[in-house]
Amino acid sequence: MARAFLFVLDSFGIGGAADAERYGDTGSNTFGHIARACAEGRADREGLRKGPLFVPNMLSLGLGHAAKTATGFSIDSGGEAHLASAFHGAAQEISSGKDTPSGHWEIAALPVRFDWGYFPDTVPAFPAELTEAIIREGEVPGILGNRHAPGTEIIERFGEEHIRTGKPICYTSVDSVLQIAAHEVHFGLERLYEFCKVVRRLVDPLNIGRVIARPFIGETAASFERTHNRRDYSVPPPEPTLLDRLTARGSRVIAVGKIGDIFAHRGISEVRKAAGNMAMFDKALGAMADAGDGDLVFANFVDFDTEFGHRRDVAGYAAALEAFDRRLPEALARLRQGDLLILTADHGNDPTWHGTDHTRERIPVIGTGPGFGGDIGLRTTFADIGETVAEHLGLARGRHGTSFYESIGGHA
Ligand SMILES: O=P(O)(O)O[C@H]1O[C@H](CO)[C@@H](O)[C@H]1O
Ligand SMILES: [Mn+2]
Ligand SMILES: [Mn+2]
Repeated sequence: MARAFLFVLDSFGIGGAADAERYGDTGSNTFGHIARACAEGRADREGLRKGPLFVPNMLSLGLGHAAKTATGFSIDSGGEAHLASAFHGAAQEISSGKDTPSGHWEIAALPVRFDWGYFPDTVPAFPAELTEAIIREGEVPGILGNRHAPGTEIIERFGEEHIRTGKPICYTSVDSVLQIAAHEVHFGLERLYEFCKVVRRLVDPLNIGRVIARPFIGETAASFERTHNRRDYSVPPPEPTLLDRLTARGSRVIAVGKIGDIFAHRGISEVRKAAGNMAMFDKALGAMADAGDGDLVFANFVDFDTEFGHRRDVAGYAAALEAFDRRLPEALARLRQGDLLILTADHGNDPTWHGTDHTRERIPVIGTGPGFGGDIGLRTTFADIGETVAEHLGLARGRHGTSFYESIGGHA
C-alpha cells in the first residue's frame, strides 16, 4: 500500500491530442516547442538560462519516451539514461474542457462529461442581467473590463480607473471562468474574496467552472503586480473523486498549492500553500515526509501555467522546468519502499502558440513505483492515473479509468 504522490506540472502538455483540431490547437506542443526553441538558441535570456533544455531527471524517468508516445515523434532532448524502476506514458483527455478543473478532476478519476458554460468573446462578454445582479448584490458602483483578456493586460488597462472608481475588473477567457481583479488595499483583499463568493452564487445557474479572485498591488499602470493571494472558487465535482474515496476511508489527502481550491475543498484533509514553484516544492517535500501509509500528497505547480504559459514566455518556462528538474532528486530521495510517485500535467499551454490561452494536448505520465515499469503506453483517459493511485492505496475500483496495474496484468 505505502503512499502516493501526485505532482501536477500545471500546463506541461506534450502535444499530440487527437481532438486538438476542435480547439484550433493542432500541432501545439508545450514540451516539444520549448525543447526546440532551446535547442535552436531561441530561449536564451541573460542571467536566466541558455542553450538546450536541461531536464536530465525527468528524462531519466522517461519524459522523452512519453513525448514519443504522445505524438509519434522523438524530441531531441539531449539523450536520456532510463531509470530501471521508472514508468512512462502519455494520456489523452476525455473531458471536453482544456481547463484546470477538468484536467485535475479527470486525473482524480472523474472525467467531466457535461459541458461547462462559457462567455462569448464579445464586449460586453457577460449577459446584462448577470452584470446588473453582480453590481446590485455585490454592492459595487459598476464593473470594468467585461471581456476576454489576459489578466496582466487588463489590470494595466483598467487598474487606475478601478482605484479611482472602486469598480472591480471582471474578465474571462476561453475557459469557463469569471475572473475578478481588484486592488488588495484600495478595494481590500477580504472584500474581494467576499465579492467573489457573491459572484460564485450568481454564475452557478450558468454552469461556470470557476470564479477567480485576482488581487493586485501597485499604484500606476506601469507598476501593477498580481500577488499570490489568488483564490479560485470552483463548483464542487458532481461525483466522488479519488480524494473523496480516500478521505472517506480515513486516509489523509494533503493538498499542496491550489489543489484544495480546484476540488472546492472536497476530499481534502489539509492544505499547504506557498508562493512560487520552489517554495511549493519545499511544501511538497514536507508533505512527503509527513504522509503515512495509505495517504496521498497531491501537489500543483502553477507557475508553469500562470507565469510562463499564459505569458507566452518560452525562456521563462524553460528555466522553470530546469529549476523543477534540479529539485526532483530531493523528492526521489524521500520515497520509501513501495511508494508511488507520478509526475503529470492537466492540459497544455504552449508558450510558442498564438493567443494566450491553454492548448489542447496530451499529458506526460512519468514516475516510479512498485508493480509495473517501463512503457505504460498511451492512456485513453487521465482517469487511469487516479485509478492507479486508487489501486495502489488499496481502494475498490472506481467507475472511470483503468489502473496501469490492471492493464499490464499486475497488481498493486
Ligand atoms: O490571463 P490570466 O488572468 O492569468 O488568466 C488565465 O488564468 C485563468 C485560470 O487558469 C485562465 O482562464 C486564463 O485566462
Ligand atoms: Mn492548469
Ligand atoms: Mn491557466
